[in-house]
Order: sequence, then C-alpha cells, then structure tokens
Amino acid sequence: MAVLQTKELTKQFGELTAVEEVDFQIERGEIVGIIGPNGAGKTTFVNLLTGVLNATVGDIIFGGEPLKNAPVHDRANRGLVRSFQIPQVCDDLTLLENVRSAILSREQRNSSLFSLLLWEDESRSEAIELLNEFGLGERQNLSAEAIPHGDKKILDVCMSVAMEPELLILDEPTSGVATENKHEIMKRLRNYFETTDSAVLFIEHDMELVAEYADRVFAMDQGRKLIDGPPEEVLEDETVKRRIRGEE
Ligand SMILES: Nc1ncnc2c1ncn2[C@@H]1O[C@H](COP(=O)(O)OP(=O)(O)OP(=O)(O)O)[C@@H](O)[C@H]1O
Repeated sequence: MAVLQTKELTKQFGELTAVEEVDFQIERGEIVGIIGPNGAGKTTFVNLLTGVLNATVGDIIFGGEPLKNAPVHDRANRGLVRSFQIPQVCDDLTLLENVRSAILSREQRNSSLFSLLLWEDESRSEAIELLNEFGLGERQNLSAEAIPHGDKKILDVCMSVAMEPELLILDEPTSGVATENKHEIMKRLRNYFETTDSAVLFIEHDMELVAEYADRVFAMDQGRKLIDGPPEEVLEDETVKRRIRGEE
C-alpha cells in the first residue's frame, strides 16, 4: 500500500512552474532516491510534501487521507517527518538528551504529563538503544557541539528516526560529510529501516549512493518527472546521463 501519493502536484512561483503535474507514489518499506539537476524542483517537491509550501494545483494523499493544506506540525504528527540538511540538533544538549527530546516530542502527541513522568526511564533506554544502533552510544553523554559534523548528521537522522515516521524525508543526508561517513550514514539508515515498514525518501546528488541504497529512483528535470524506476534502469537512461550525470 502507498504511504504517500501525489496527483498532478504543481507549484508555481509567479511565472515559474517549479513542480509540474508530478504523479508520484512511495510504498511501505521502500527507500526512494530523488535525483535531478540544480533547479529541477526536488526541494520544492519535498517542501510541498512536508507542508512548508502549499501546492498551486494537485493532491497529496498520505496514509490514505488527503493532506490538503495541513501545516508542517500536523503532518509530522501524522508520521511525515523531515530531517534537515543542516542538522537540527541542539548543541547545548548531550546526544542522549537530544534523542530523548525527539522521543518526548513524539510521545507528547498522545500522552498526559503524568504518563510522561512515569515514562521517564523508558525514554532513556529507548534513546540509548537508538544511539547504539547508529553507532553513537559510547558518546551519549558528550554535548552535541563536541562531535564532528558527520556524526551530527547521524545524530540528526537518529532523532528523525526517534519520531517513528511513517515516511522519513531526507534532504541530502550526506552533504558536507566525508566519503567514508556517507556510506556509514546510509548503511545505518538502511539497516534501521529494514526492521520497520516505514518508507524513506531522500534527495541525493551522489549517484553512487543512489545506486547503492535506493530501491527505486525518481528523476526530475525542469519540474517534471523524467523517469521513475529501479536504480540500474534510471541511472543508465540516456537523458539522465546527459541531464543529471553530466555525461555527453
Ligand atoms: N521560494 C521561491 N520563489 C521563487 N522561485 C523559487 C522558490 N523556490 C525555488 N524556486 C525556483 O524553483 C525552481 C526549482 O528549485 P528547487 O530548489 O526546488 O530545485 P532543486 O532541484 O532542489 O535544486 P538544487 O539541486 O539546486 O537544490 C528553481 O528555478 C528555483 O529558482
């Protein structure tokens, strides 16, 4: 079943059509990479999904229900979570406190203050378990400002995962990260999501990562869908090679 589906999704900025009649869907358990040249409309598309922008025309169906113009927090509460290009980590908190804050914000959706207090120990062990899964467990008591940029991005992903998303959207999860850490972030993400039936959608410029970690690739150009399919097919497409991979 599709976690999310768009129908003829369109966004205009004045005269410019940044996203044009995009039909897209992502199934439970899928990891989908979005690729496209600069200005293709990838970020605008994702901003429409998360509610940062409202569509000019078209529909977004999430969990079987139309999102219409639901605000960002409402979509996040329903399980449509976005991690940011610049990690939204609080530098003054420890890694453990950062992850617990994500868990607590998830729990605040449904719980009373009283049950949250009872739940104190549970959130702690859950946060430690997540930090361990993402390789940060040994540094749980360091403040976030003390860890390198690449590890902060892992922490950011870990916090997004703590929100228990139905669909996690990542905008260039590995940008600004050293090559060896890029694979570490993607591997940990994939390993984690293999244990859930949640879906992941990530924007990525690094074709090697797309080839290795995406189950499916959605290529955009000039606001439109160019091609949608398995990585081996999309990355070998002649237009993709010319327009996106910069090959003649
Ligand atoms: N708020 C805005 N107002 C006007 N035009 C915008 C706005 N946001 C994006 N655009 C334009 O929409 C088009 C698509 O931009 P977008 O950032 O979505 O592309 P992208 O594929 O994410 O590019 P990149 O890979 O460079 O991040 C571009 O022409 C951009 O200049």
